[in-house]
Amino acid sequence: MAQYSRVSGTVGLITLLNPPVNALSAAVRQGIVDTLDKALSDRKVKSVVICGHNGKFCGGADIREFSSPLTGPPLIPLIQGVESAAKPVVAAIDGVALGGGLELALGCHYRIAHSKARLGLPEVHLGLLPGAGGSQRLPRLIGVPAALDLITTGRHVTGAEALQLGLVDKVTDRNTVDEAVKFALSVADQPPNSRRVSTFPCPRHPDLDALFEGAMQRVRQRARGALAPVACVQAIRAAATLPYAQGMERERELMATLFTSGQARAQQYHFFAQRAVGRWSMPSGARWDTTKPGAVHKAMVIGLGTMGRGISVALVQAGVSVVAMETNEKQLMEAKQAISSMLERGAKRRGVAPALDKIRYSWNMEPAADVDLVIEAVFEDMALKKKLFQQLSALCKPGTFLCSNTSGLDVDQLASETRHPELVVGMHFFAPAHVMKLLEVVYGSRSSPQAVATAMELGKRMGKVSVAVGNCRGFVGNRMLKPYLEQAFFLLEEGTTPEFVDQVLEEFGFAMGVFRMSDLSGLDVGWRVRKADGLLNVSEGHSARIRQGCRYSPLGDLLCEQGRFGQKTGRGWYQYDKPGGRVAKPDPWLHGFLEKFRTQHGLVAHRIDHQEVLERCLYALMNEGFRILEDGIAAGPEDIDVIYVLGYSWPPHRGGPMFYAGMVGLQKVLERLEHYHQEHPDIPSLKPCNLLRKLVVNGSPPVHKWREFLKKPQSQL
Ligand SMILES: CC/C=C\C=C\CC(=O)SCCNC(=O)CCNC(=O)[C@H](O)C(C)(C)COP(=O)(O)OP(=O)(O)OC[C@H]1O[C@@H](n2cnc3c(N)ncnc32)[C@H](O)[C@@H]1OP(=O)(O)O
Repeated sequence: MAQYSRVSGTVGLITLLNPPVNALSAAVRQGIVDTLDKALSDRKVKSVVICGHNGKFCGGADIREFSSPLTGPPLIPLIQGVESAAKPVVAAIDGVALGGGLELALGCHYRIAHSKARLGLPEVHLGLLPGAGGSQRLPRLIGVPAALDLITTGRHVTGAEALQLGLVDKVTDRNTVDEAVKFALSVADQPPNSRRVSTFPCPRHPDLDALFEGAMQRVRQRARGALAPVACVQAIRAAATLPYAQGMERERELMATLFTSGQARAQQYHFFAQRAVGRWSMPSGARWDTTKPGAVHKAMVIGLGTMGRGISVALVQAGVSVVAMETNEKQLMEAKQAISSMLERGAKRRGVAPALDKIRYSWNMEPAADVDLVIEAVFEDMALKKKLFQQLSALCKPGTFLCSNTSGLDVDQLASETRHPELVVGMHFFAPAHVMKLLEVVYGSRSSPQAVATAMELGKRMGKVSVAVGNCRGFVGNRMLKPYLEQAFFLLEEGTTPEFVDQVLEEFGFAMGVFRMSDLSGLDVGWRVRKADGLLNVSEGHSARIRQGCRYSPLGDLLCEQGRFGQKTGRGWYQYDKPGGRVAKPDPWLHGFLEKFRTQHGLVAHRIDHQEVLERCLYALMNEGFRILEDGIAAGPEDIDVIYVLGYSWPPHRGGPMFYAGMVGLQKVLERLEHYHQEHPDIPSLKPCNLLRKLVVNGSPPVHKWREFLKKPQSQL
């Protein structure tokens, strides 16, 4: 709804009211129509201010209403009504003006914003475009290049940046509504005819063709296969080349296509999934809303390799005092330099001073006695980590939370080395840790709810989306990665090439195919883990392609034995112009090596098509996801999907692997897995999991109903 009052004698004040972000629900839109009518027909009212309740202008269309038929007044004519009002209308922008909220403000004749308000058209992240005139008004107001940037990236700008762009008329650090009312009084006698953005000509640009070509190339590269960014560019092109009415018609057509596309549904699912994972629960019944996190003012980070450095930066930027520790003095100095410059760069980007005084460095563990939380980020070696946890347990003050950044080792084993296992949790960051949005918070069988709440809350303070998951080998993300990688290796053995597998996966929407990604992260990482797991030993009398009773591909190990560790050595699944080179080129040596391998093992290469690559890689990964749900390691499909989109570059317009399984159809996923398992009975990861069968037997319910079919995980406390 919207509230109405008359203030300062002659200003009609309309307040949007729909907590928490005053989204434009049917009731709010009706409220605007009614109150605007009141203001325009009241002869005492000379100008109008539109603001939002509780310091938030408007978070845009109410996304919750997207899945049901439209009720209430549509937004386009509503904004048209605001713009064509005969009395000046001023938007008072506090907090946020996003999506439809900013489009409403663009329909107003003046915009006054708080300097810290956030403005943007983020529809592209929901698989849409600014479809209430935003794609037509914004370029007219701020020019085509700036509009292309804002609309195709969906980025928010502050009030201060908005002023520079010409998006708002004035910024203030005082009470925005008071300032807007004063402003409305000052323009009360000025007819708003010249202030209607839809009547502005689009600012000229010397080479529109080149501008749009470049923009199209960029969006296609950034989000392969995503429809929305492409449609955004097309809509802005219409604004730049057509009269307003025709541009609006083009915007409407493009929006209609997007709105009914599966991609928009997937991205909206992802939006709500990111928020749903914050409402975590544990098998004990402990929950997010009944558990108080511990206070973390001071933290220690142990091990200052790439991960430890990123974690230290993320903590400092979240306002936590950090002691960063590394035993090797030379490495400590290098880390100090790297961390300082990361903090300086970050501060420059955010327009603040770098908080260099929030971090100090140590080459010994003594400062651990005085911190609230420790994050260990040393080498992925269980013996080393166990020793560290023993030492920490003896050194730290009572109640200090002990966290490990392990990417897959057993959190229970680490906890068992301490006097207070309830204080131990995994905090699995993703590289680079100060940039990547995902944090897996891993609870062991003895982790206390408070330890989980503390790690979840700390993740949030660092700007991360934290997902609570149970303890198992690889947790959620890396556990699912294993069958995916395995299929890719098997496909090479059976006849395909790294280039073809990568091409298929990149066309699907991954930023990088599996082999390019392995080359980037280093082939030796997995090799070391397989070595520690005893997988490199061939049993007497057995084929090298069988290990621990299952089919195994030694291809990765053989490359490592040749010193081919990926980009860092200049050779891996691809060749690079030099060690550390970035541009992957097909390597004839590798193709010869694959042929030799096949001959040695009596394998006859056969033609593997696009469908088989995609299905075997992705369905094996999804199948493991169903197993994870069955085991209670993830509480729901949303947790898995958020982990994959934010941590493993799963394309957001495909929702996440579990959502995608639903899009493909669970019946089809089951049938194809059965087919591939029949062809390869020695690959257990292709055997359809019971939960998948159960869902299919129950009519393949939509993803939001899957939780009803999950066994309640047993309490381990
Ligand atoms: C013809 C077609 C016409 C018009 C089309 C218009 C297109 C649009 O306007 S699409 C919507 C565009 N807006 C957005 O994308 C903004 C989305 N929201 C956000 O980015 C953030 O929520 C935020 C507004 C910046 C606030 O962030 P934060 O303070 O971190 O809180 P959150 O936890 O994210 O959100 C709190 C709570 O609000 C719900 N919510 C937020 N925005 C919307 C929305 N637009 N519609 C419905 N609900 C919204 C969010 O889900 C949270 O709910 P919980 O139940 O508490 O999880």
